[in-house]
Amino acid sequence: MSDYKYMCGFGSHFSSEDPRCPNALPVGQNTPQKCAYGLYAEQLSGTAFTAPRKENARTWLYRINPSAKHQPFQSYEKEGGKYLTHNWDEQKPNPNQMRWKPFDMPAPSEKVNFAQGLHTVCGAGDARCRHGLAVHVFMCNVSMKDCAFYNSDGDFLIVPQEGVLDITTEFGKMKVAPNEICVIPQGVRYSVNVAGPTRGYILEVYDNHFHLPDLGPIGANGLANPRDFETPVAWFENREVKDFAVISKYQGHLFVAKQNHSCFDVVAWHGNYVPYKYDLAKFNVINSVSFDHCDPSIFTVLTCPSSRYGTAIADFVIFPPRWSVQERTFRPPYYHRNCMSEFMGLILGRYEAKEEGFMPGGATLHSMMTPHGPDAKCFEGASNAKLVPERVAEGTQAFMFESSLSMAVTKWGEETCQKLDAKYYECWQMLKNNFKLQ
Ligand SMILES: O=C(O)Cc1cc(O)ccc1O
Ligand SMILES: [Fe+2]
Repeated sequence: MSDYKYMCGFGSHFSSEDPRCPNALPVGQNTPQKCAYGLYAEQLSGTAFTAPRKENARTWLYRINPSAKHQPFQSYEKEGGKYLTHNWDEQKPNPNQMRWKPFDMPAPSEKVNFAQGLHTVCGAGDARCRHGLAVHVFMCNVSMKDCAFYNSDGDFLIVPQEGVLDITTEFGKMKVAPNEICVIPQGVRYSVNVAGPTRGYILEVYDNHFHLPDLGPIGANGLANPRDFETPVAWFENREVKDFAVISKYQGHLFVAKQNHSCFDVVAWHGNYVPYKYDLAKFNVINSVSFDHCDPSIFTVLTCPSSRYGTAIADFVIFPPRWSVQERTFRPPYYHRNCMSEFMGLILGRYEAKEEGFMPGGATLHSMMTPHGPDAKCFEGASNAKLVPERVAEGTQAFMFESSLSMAVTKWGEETCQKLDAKYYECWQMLKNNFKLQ
C-alpha cells in the first residue's frame, strides 16, 4: 500500500497538488480569471452555503475539464442496480430476528463491477427529503473500466469484507482492505478496481455527514483519533475516452452519462469535503475495567447525527479485539430490546455473542424492540467462565450500523438473495429456565 500517499486528519482543511503540476492551486483566491495550467475551477459543496462554519464543508477542484461537460443522463438499470432500491414498501414489515448466511459472490462466469454489484438489504426514509439511511452489500469480481460512480443521495461508509478495494477518486487514490473502512461523501466520483471476488457492506446516510463522536468524560483523546483518518493526495489523468461513463445513484436509481474524457482529471484541490479511509486496528478501545458490560456506544467509530441531540441516524460501531477484565460480570453482550435498529456484519472471525451461524460476509438485523442477545451456548459458557483477564475477539472484527430509524427489509434481502436463515430463532430456544426460589 506504500505507493498510495495520504494526508492525515479528520475534518481538516487540506490542500493538495499533483507533483506534476506545482503551483496549480491559486494563491489567495479560489476563482482567478484564468487558472494555472488552463484548469477549470469547480466547487463541490457538501453542505448548504450558509451552514454554520463548524459544519460547513466544501472543496475547490482544479480540473482539466469541468464536470458539466457530459451527455444527458440515461437509465443504467439494464446494466446494473437491479437490486438497488429505496422502496421500503416492497415487503410487509417483518419484526423477526434476522440472520443472513454470507452473501454470494457473483458466479465466475458473470462479470460484475462495484456499481453493478450493489444490493440493498434494508433501510428507511427518503433521499428526496434528505432523511434516512440504507444498508447495502456489494459483491463484485471485476474492476470498473472507463467509468466512475457517484451517489447523489448521501454518503457511503464502505466496509470491505473480502478483497481489497483499489479506489481512484477525483481527489486521488486510496486502497482499502478488509479491517479498514472508507467514507465517500455525496457527489464524489470514484472508480473501484478489484483483484478478484470482492464483498463488503455499505452504510448510506441521507441526512448529514459522518462525524467523530463526542468524547465527554473520556477526554480529548481516544476511540478513533482524528490523526488516523487518511485522505488521498491529488492525482490526475488527462485521458480522452470515447465513452467514459459517469454513473449516478439519484433518488435511488442508477443513471449513466457518457463523456469523452476521464473524470479523474483533478490536478489540485483544497478544502474540507473529502473522501477518507480509516484502519480499524487503530481504534483506541475504551471499556469497563471494574464490572458490568458497557453499552456498545463505547465502540463508536463514526456517527451521523440526527437533529435530535445524542440520537443518531446511524452509528458505525465495531467490536474489536481487546482485553476483557470485568469482575463478577456476565461479560458478553447482554440480552437486549432496543428503540434503535441494529444491523450487524462480520468482517472476520466470530462474534462474541454467537457461537455459530453468524459468519464473515453474513449479517444480522435486530429491528426496533426485537429481543436478542447471546445464544444458549454463549450464555452457558460465560455464566460459568472463570473471570480472569482475557483477550476477547482476537483475530475478529464485527461491526454494527445502529440507527434510530425503523428499517424495512427489501425483497432482495428477504427473498431473492436466499440467504436468510429461517432457523436463527432456534439459537435462543435452548436457554433454560434456571429460576430457583431461594
Ligand atoms: O450484539 C448486539 O446486539 C449488539 C450489542 C453489543 C453489546 O456489546 C451490547 C448491546 C448490544 O446490542
Ligand atoms: Fe443489540
